[in-house]
Amino acid sequence: MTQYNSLQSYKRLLMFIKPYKKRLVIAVICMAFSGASNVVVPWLIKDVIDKVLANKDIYTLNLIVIGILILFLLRGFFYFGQRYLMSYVGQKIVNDIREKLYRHLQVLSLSYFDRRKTGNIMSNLTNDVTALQTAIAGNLISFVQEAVILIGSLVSMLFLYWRLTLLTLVIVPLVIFTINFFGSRLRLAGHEVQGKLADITTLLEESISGIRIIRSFNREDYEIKRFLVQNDNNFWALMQTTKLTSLLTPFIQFFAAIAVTAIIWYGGISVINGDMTAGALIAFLIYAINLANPVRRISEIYGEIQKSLAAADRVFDTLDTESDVKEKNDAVTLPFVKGNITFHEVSFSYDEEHPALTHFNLAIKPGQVVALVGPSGAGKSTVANLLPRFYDVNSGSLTIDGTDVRDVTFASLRQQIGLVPQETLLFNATIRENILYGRLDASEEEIVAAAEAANAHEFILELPGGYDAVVGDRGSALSGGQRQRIAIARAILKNPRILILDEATSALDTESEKIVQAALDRLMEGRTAVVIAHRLSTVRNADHIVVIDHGHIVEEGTHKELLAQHGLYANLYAVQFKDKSEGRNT
Ligand SMILES: Nc1ncnc2c1ncn2[C@@H]1O[C@H](COP(=O)(O)OP(=O)(O)OP(=O)(O)O)[C@@H](O)[C@H]1O
Repeated sequence: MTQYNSLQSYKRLLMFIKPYKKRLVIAVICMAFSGASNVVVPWLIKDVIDKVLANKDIYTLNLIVIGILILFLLRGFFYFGQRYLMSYVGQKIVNDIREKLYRHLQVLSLSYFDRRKTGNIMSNLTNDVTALQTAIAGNLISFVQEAVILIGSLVSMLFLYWRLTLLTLVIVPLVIFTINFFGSRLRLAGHEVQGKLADITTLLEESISGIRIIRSFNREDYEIKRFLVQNDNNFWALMQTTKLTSLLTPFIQFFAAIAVTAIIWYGGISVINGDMTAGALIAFLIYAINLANPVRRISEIYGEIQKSLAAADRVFDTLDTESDVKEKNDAVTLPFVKGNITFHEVSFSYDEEHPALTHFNLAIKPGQVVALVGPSGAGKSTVANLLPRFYDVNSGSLTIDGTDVRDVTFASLRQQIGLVPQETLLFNATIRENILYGRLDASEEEIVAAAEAANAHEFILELPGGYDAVVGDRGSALSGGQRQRIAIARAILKNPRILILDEATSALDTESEKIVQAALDRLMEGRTAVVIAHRLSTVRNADHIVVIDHGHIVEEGTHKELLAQHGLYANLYAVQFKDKSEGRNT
């Protein structure tokens, strides 16, 4: 079992408090006052019994009664201040942590996302951060407040009768041992709960985004069963923490009862022997009962905090994950490039076991359209992934205009590379906002010009709302071809020197493909382009065709040259041509 260090995690959480120190200090002052008012009341009661009642002193009685009223009025004021300020600090810290986490996710390399399920990452930002909120915002307030009452009561008891206080304190080691015993178990149980919650979020994310597949395979019942298992797992993980917290409280209460019994017994004897006044014993008992409450609450809060620290561990794990692809400290800005791309002896694998590219050499001249073809899994997309540094080469080098891509800033590199993938992600926003994603400061004229060049202007005008039409979740309100044309308009607006078209037309039917291809041809004019395509008919006109198999270049040349070689390309072409003539356009 993993061991977690509570103190370290809490210290790390407390580091986030720094910017809010002032507010926290005021909040703690308010707490001290509000807690102190609790401690003063038994003293007043002692005086009522021992002085006022014994001496029949109405004047002091009136003073004490007015004093109690004023005390409670002040207490209300401080209570408000403390709750408001502590909540403010707590929520702010949680907000800051969430922001830090989100910023960190934006810089983590793609390999991080490859290794994790989307739902799991989402759960980190939602469920885990929410659990943290409970730890900091809710429990920290109560913890400090109860601690003030606890210490105040103890000090008063020492003043009242120190011997009796020491007797009461005998239970302290018992309480500490029990809290520790349950605490470590609660922390592990908390990890289990957060893990199961992440499983549910992952399953939800998968089943919502895959709803079409589920319906088409009639797998609703299967999915429900899968969900029920996860839901049940979560339930039992939660019950485990409930069992622990529910056991902890009776233990602590029993220890408190032992203390109160000891006070009544020893205190009773002391009053009978004349070592203590009756008022002092009553005040002492009120303190002891007062004390039991914070002890119980603190043990409860401790349990809660342990559970929340489990969530903190998960958040910190993510924050501590370093990106595999990092910008150098002395990275330079890649100047406006011509588009000379050179892969020199590049080897790369996603998982260190199965090489995706080995000793890959390729030189692309500015303005050239180079097509990458080959069987599925050959390594074509990998070539495209290395260019914008989604991943870094394991060995060899990749240069643009002679500069290694690892020596330049991400922004200046990616600014000059445009990517049109097979399935474009559109955001649930207007067409205009989606096109603007290519260059945020583009003018209306530039947006329209880009849409026109992408063969998208006409269909956009036909949509209700035109450029203000909302495209739906992931662009669901548009057809595949329309989505690709928006993606092309985006790329045109970005105006990159280098283009990567990764199967940009393979999800489209022939009719739609023609329109998109025309837009792509326009987009490629004057730029260096790397085109990945399964349909060889779409790459016939490329300046240079590179055939990749098992991470190596096996053939290269023009369409004609490759056909004449009667190799893999000629084979692939023959198979596709045969399929087409049989009416099975692949
Ligand atoms: N994110 C990833 N994590 C692990 N392995 C991967 C990842 N992406 C690709 N691979 C593996 O790397 C190899 C090359 O994949 P790549 O996607 O480059 O092939 P491809 O030629 O583009 O295939 P396709 O035409 O089917 O898209 C394959 O064996 C694939 O399984």
